[in-house]
Amino acid sequence: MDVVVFGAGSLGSLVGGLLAREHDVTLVGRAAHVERVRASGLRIEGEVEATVHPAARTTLPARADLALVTVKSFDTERAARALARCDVPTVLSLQNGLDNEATLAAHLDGRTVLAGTCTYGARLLGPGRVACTGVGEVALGAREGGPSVAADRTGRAFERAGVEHVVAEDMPRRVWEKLAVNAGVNAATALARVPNGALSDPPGRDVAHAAAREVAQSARGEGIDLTEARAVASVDRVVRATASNRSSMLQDVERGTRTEIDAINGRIAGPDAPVNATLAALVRTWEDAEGLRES
Ligand SMILES: NC(=O)C1=CN([C@@H]2O[C@H](COP(=O)(O)OP(=O)(O)OC[C@H]3O[C@@H](n4cnc5c(N)ncnc54)[C@H](OP(=O)(O)O)[C@@H]3O)[C@@H](O)[C@H]2O)C=CC1
Ligand SMILES: CC(C)(CO)C(=O)C(=O)O
Repeated sequence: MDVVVFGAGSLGSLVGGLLAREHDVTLVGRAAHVERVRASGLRIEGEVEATVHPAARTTLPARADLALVTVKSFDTERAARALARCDVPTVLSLQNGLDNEATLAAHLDGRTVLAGTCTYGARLLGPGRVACTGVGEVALGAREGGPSVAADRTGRAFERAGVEHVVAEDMPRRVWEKLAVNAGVNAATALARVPNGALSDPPGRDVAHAAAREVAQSARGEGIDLTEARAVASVDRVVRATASNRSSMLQDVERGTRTEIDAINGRIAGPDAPVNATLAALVRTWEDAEGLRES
């Protein structure tokens, strides 16, 4: 299969690199990374060790069988516009946050846009080098739920490359459940400057639980079967499993780069979700002060 990865940063380089063990993969990323991958391949380190030789470019190729979207959520619209000019029948988002698939679908008439969630951990170490910080699983399927021929075909491609995955018929619920975890963990850890494990006990745990409960309430308002108990249990499970991790939002804040707050807490912030509204307002205040938000 010809696979193009749009946004070859941490996650795109890892998943693209794993797929390159079996498929013809093209990584689309920034110049320094692209040049190094072209010159000496992509080194995967950590929980998976491999050196692979995908193609690499700074712009999309003319065609592919499958596109993975792994830009940050604030770049999804730009990715969608670029993908509209690429002849690719199936597009799979592995991003966190809500609405990435809808944004892609709005620009990609006639293509199949699949929803995905990913619990692999990835960190770009430098040009040509990516760390697998945790072997997880990709869940993928129809963005509106139910069966999907394109999802089955994509699942078989992941299978052949040895990427842990599940083809799921309940992607809307899974995307919301992942949102509950990110809403509970990311902003709280970024604002308090603590690793995920600091949310195991009060008062951090209370904030994380309250944010996750609001996500579950909002999900049910949109017809998604996600209970508050399940959302809270997911937060606790991830906090335990990733206790020493610094969340992606904390890493963004420490690096001084824009966060995905709009697609996570910001997506449900409102009078019925005051905890998420507060978390979103504080992170946006920091982004404004740092001049990171577009006008
Ligand atoms: N990292 C992880 O372990 C996980 C990440 N995710 C999700 O996956 C998504 C990606 O995360 P992550 O990989 O960490 O983010 P990164 O910022 O590391 O990767 C995104 C990459 O895409 C690049 N990019 C953006 N626009 C373009 C463009 N037009 N052309 C070429 N390259 C472009 C960015 O470059 P630049 O920065 O210069 O704009 C960056 O290198 C997020 O939604 C995240 O929440 C989900 C699960 C795990
Ligand atoms: C699961 C979690 C919270 C792990 O840190 C994550 O997805 C993130 O940091 O963005």
